[in-house]
Amino acid sequence: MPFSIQQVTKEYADGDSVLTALDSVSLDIEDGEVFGIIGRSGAGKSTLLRCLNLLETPTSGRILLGDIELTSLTPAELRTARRRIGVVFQHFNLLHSRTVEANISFPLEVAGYPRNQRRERIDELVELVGLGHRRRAYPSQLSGGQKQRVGIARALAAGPDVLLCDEATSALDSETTTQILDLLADLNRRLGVTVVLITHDLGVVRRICHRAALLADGRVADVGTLTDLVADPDSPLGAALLPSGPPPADSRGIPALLTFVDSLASSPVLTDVARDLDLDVTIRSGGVDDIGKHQVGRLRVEFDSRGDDPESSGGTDTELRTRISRYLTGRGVQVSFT
Ligand SMILES: Nc1ncnc2c1ncn2[C@@H]1O[C@H](COP(=O)(O)OP(=O)(O)OP(=O)(O)O)[C@@H](O)[C@H]1O
Repeated sequence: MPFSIQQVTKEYADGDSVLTALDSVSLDIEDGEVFGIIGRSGAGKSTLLRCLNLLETPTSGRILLGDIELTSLTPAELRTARRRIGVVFQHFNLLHSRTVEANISFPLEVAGYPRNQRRERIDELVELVGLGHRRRAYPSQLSGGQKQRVGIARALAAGPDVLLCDEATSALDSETTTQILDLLADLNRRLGVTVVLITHDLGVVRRICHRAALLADGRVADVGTLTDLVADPDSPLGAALLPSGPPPADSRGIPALLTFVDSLASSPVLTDVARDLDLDVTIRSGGVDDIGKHQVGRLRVEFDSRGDDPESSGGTDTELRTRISRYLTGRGVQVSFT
């Protein structure tokens, strides 16, 4: 189910002044996608999460889950609508006196599931998160990763349309983080549930998100598919996802930032441009990585005319830049001269 955040502003009283935690945030999260919301501490992530499940009421703006405008519901309607949004917490928030299956049962009891249907649903959920063998264990007997699996099963219990994950892997080591992220990606594929991940960790976004937004000072500073972000030389989130390093201080030739999706995987573009335009190409920094099914890259390079005389080697710097730009753009590589 699509999740639409429309010009959401949240203000808090701060002594005599007003603190704007969210400033007209608009995001359209599509049905069935894994969407990451990333930002530094204080950017407004937790505030946005609390607004998304209406634990806090935005000062202004609308939040729609499919056709339902959450921001206009009565408290009773909201309680029902909230079942469509499962929340996975950083610190798991399990009931310590209950076993794994009793923890998963809890939201079903609250939602008024009949006892005989509950059993079947719990069986399904423990298998789904790979905890069939630990169903009678208590939280204190589980590892962090297992606790989070319970948290995920509990969030999924009532069959939500959206799974909101609040720093869901921040308390886990890197190997367990990978396993939990892979589980979330798998659940997204198998159940079609829309996943929204709130995180400060770029690794989380790189591993499973289809699209992501950068939140900075309560505003959306950048948003897009991961491949579009990385291929955009002006994207701050793209630069953070795949750092290219600063421009070199000691550049001899024409420095440029190349960004691309798949273009270098299918053909030797850099060799071709060097040969066809009679240039030396030096890679100074940057990287190539796999994001989703794509090979994406950001490289800082220098182009040098092979001839000493610019006129004999194909014209002035400006003309050469134009030729390089035309050549590479035609091969699907974005070029910006820095
Ligand atoms: N209940 C509140 N009352 C007053 N100010 C608040 C409240 N909640 C958040 N803020 C302020 O709103 C801004 C955004 O905070 P928020 O907790 O949403 O950021 P965050 O990105 O989640 O940070 P972190 O990653 O550290 O949790 C901060 O300046 C914070 O001090």
